[in-house]
Amino acid sequence: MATRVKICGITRVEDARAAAAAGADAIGLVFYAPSPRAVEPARAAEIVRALPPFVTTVGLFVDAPAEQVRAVLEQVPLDVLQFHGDEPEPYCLQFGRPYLKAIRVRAGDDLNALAGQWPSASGILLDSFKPGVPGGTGLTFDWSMIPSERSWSLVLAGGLDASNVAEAVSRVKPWAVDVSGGVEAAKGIKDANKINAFVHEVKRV
Ligand SMILES: O=C(O)c1ccccc1NCC(=O)[C@H](O)[C@H](O)COP(=O)(O)O
Repeated sequence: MATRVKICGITRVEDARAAAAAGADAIGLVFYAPSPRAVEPARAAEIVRALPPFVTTVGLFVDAPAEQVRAVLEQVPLDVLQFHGDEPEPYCLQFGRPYLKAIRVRAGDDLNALAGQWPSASGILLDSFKPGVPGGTGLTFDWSMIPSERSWSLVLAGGLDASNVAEAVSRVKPWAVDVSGGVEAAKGIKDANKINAFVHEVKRV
């Protein structure tokens, strides 16, 4: 089964096009103002319009007021929402869109039990826990904590890059992998060569 690839934290049209050209399946747009990868809705709409067909667009929010999510959805044609904070299932469901729920993994977590709190999610994104940092940490976590028997679709994130993603895919067998810092030249600025290398490593496993 081919592992899907999401390139997260896109802030520029050229980076979105580079991700699509490399064979990425999805791009992520961060609607969380404190992030160095945050984009304004108008810019996000421009990025989405510049994409070729069949690339999924994912909008990322962190404990945003529901009105803010709705306002973004009115301006930006997003396919999927990604909730990276403490959003409970009823909050995630209210927008009528497929969604990913991010869980930041801590030592001792029972990941099947945690994932079970969002049975309506299209996928569960597992990311590294760093106090005070909701995402984009650039840190890996202990992949041995991930159960091999899962009833949910796993999106693996956290500190992935071209040097470790093949090992991650063969060990964990996620539905998809998600990367941000590992394909950047600087925060929010992607490097097309790193994107190409990352996608190549995923697809060769
Ligand atoms: O990228 C951010 O700045 C960010 C801020 C707040 C919540 C989530 C954020 N990013 C999410 C992602 O880019 C990825 O889903 C994931 O965290 C992987 O990031 P990285 O470890 O840099 O590959």
